[in-house]
Amino acid sequence: MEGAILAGGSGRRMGGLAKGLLPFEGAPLIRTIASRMAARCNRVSLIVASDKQAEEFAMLKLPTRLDFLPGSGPLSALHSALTGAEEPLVWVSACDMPFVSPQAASWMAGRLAESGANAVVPFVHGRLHPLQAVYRSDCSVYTRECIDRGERRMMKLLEAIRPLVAEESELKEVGIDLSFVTNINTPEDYDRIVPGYRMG
Ligand SMILES: Nc1nc2c(ncn2[C@@H]2O[C@H](COP(=O)(O)OP(=O)(O)OP(=O)(O)O)[C@@H](O)[C@H]2O)c(=O)[nH]1
Repeated sequence: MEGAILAGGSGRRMGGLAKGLLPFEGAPLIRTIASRMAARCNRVSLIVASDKQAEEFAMLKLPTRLDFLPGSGPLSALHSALTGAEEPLVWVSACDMPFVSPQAASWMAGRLAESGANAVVPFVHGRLHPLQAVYRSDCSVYTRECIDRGERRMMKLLEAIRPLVAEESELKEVGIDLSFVTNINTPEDYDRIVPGYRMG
């Protein structure tokens, strides 16, 4: 399995800050996420929306690729992650999820292998989390189809992929901490996760 971190968002709700560079456990958040992913992945890449972002993240020294259609949202970033993959399975994560879990990813990859599904997407706290999920790299057929139709919505992509859904109860049963889908969107979210770190 390989890892892909989508890091090309604009972070508007965070005041335009690059969320992936927020300090977390003594390192930029993306570094913490990448080292956790490296526990299960032979390679972890970053997918960004512009050369400027690629430069901004260059000090992380991760293989970096551009979106298929730069800046047109996570679906085109996911397409780039899948087409650039060297392995049949891709663990995808947003860059703002501090508690990514190798245990959860392994479990999802195992379910994928057993079931023959195209992808495994967790359904936690009442919603699907397609940016913390495991996909077969050949799901690029579906991402491309959506892009060609001008479709940008991840939920429309999921309708086409028909992933196996990892239910909250199943995840809990195998002892997976549901915080692996927690993400940081606002200064308040960050402050909750890194107490005492007051944003401007
Ligand atoms: N490569 C790439 N990643 C993206 C793009 N849009 C969003 N992402 C990533 O997808 C994840 C979820 O993004 P959101 O939090 O919904 O959007 P955001 O742009 O980061 O933040 P807001 O502007 O506050 O909505 C984050 O890891 C983003 O960096 C894009 O166009 N390209």
